[in-house]
Amino acid sequence: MISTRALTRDFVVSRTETVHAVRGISLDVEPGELVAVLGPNGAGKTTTLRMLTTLITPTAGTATVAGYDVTTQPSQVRRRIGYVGQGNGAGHTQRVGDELHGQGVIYGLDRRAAKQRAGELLDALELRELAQRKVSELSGGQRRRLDVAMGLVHAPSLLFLDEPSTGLDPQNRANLWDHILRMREEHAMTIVLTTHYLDEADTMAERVVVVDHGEVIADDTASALKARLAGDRLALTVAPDHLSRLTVLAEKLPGAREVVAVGDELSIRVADGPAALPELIAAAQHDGVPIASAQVHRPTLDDVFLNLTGRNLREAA
Ligand SMILES: Nc1ncnc2c1ncn2[C@@H]1O[C@H](COP(=O)(O)OP(=O)(O)OP(=O)(O)O)[C@@H](O)[C@H]1O
Repeated sequence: MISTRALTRDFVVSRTETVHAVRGISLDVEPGELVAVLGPNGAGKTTTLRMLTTLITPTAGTATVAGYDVTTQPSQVRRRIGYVGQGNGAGHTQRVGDELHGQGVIYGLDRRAAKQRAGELLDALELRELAQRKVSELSGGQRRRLDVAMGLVHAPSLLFLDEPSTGLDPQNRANLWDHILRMREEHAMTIVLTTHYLDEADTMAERVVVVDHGEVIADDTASALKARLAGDRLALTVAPDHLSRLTVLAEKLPGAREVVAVGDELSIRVADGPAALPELIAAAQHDGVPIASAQVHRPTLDDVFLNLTGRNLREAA
């Protein structure tokens, strides 16, 4: 559905300054995938999306989207994709229903078809009761649902969402996600989105692409990234006189790293916590080391990001 090779975009800001916003990104997205692109502010996420949606041209490299080249066949690309950008700024005096209808006409639907499509989307995104409201009067969550509806008017097979839930409260975020996932299911859509919410990427996306300084620094499922880059942490407590024996046993666990004792707690980094913990407990029992408590801490994408970049995503943002 998407294939980029060494996609690059520079911005010449002045005679002496060029910003290398995107530095040679190669990425493939299969039909039906839901891919989250993560990264701190300024990482190059929006610039990448803007190239894929033909809003700006690449400085170098290639990209095909929905089977067409973004540079030489931009109108073919545009017909097949939906793009929901970051907030749409100034208030609108148009009414919600008219706005959707107008968008359908812009996309070449005749008036009747545009009316029907607007009606379907008003229902699908629970905007029906707001159809007569002015766009400028909508709340943040309602406005975002309208943005998504606008991106879906021409029933695209590929939808790009740039930070769809930024600024929404948790309830509105969850509600917007319900709508996006349902639309995806009903229309077998491929979705590429950017987000700052790591938990959102973790639970919603099948694949996470981490971008930093204009480059892809990781690309995998969230669980694989967590297992590979962060791993689980085991935390066991024992009586102080057994701590050194438990440390020796922990160090023998396959793949054990960062075996650290703090007070009466021993912390061990392992790839697969739920598998390693029973193994360690069995070894401890065999050696007569009584375990007082044991826990597996699963890593978050925050840990992954920290591991990859040495920075916390929120700090970096
Ligand atoms: N039109 C432009 N002119 C000059 N520099 C730009 C332009 N657009 C983006 N940049 C720069 O390119 C870099 C990447 O910006 P981009 O908006 O792609 O980042 P981002 O990862 O989407 O960040 P955010 O999370 O804040 O949206 C930044 O340094 C930004 O200042």
